[in-house]
Amino acid sequence: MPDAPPAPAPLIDVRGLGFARDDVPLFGPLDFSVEAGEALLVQGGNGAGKTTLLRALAGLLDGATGEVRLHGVAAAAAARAGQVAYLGHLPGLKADLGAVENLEYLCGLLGRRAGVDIVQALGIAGLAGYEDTPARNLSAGQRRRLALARLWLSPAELWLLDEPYANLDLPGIELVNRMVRAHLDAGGAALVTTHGAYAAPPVRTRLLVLERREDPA
Ligand SMILES: Nc1ncnc2c1ncn2[C@@H]1O[C@H](COP(=O)(O)OP(=O)(O)OP(=O)(O)O)[C@@H](O)[C@H]1O
Repeated sequence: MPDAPPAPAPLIDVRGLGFARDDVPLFGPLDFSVEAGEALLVQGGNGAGKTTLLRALAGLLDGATGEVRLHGVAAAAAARAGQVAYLGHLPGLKADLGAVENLEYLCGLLGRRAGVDIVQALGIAGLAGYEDTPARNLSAGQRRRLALARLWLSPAELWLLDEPYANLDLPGIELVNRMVRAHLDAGGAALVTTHGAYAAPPVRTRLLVLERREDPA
């Protein structure tokens, strides 16, 4: 009988990832992997390093040590920046541009998933009727929803979501969970940071706990 085909490489595989600021280790070395169809919940208190970890994975931070592989292929920080979708604390919007204009700008910069339309993505994010509203006139939750519309338009398989529920009402929280579930069902993967496990999306989830290293004297 022929051998069974080898298992596919994880979508992301991280070995020995560490980060230090002024020679003080913030986290790591960390080893973990996330498969297609899976979420990794990154849990930790304020200052534990969750944002820093996601920014390092997104290729937005210099100085991280260790190795990151995407689909089994070593991916340096610069290469990762174009292969992941990062949803951070700051939505990265241009205040004077309307919602559609912001999405057009970001899709031009970061690419766009085939078959998804900008107006449709705005509707999914609950922003129908706000197409021409400048980002500066959106509420914090509406700006987060606009960033979620951008996430939905992203072609990236790996989502890095930093506190995605911040500023969202209950329907917004459910929207995030529906989006994560659909993304994983389509073969994607996600890292989701949280202070607690209270709003974990109902998907196949593993847990990575970051402990705060030290408190200032
Ligand atoms: N730009 C920076 N320069 C210097 N130190 C920083 C910078 N950004 C973060 N830090 C420090 O790094 C540590 C980790 O911060 P990080 O934002 O990664 O934590 P976090 O787990 O995401 O916290 P929170 O839950 O409060 O958002 C904190 O002690 C913070 O003060």
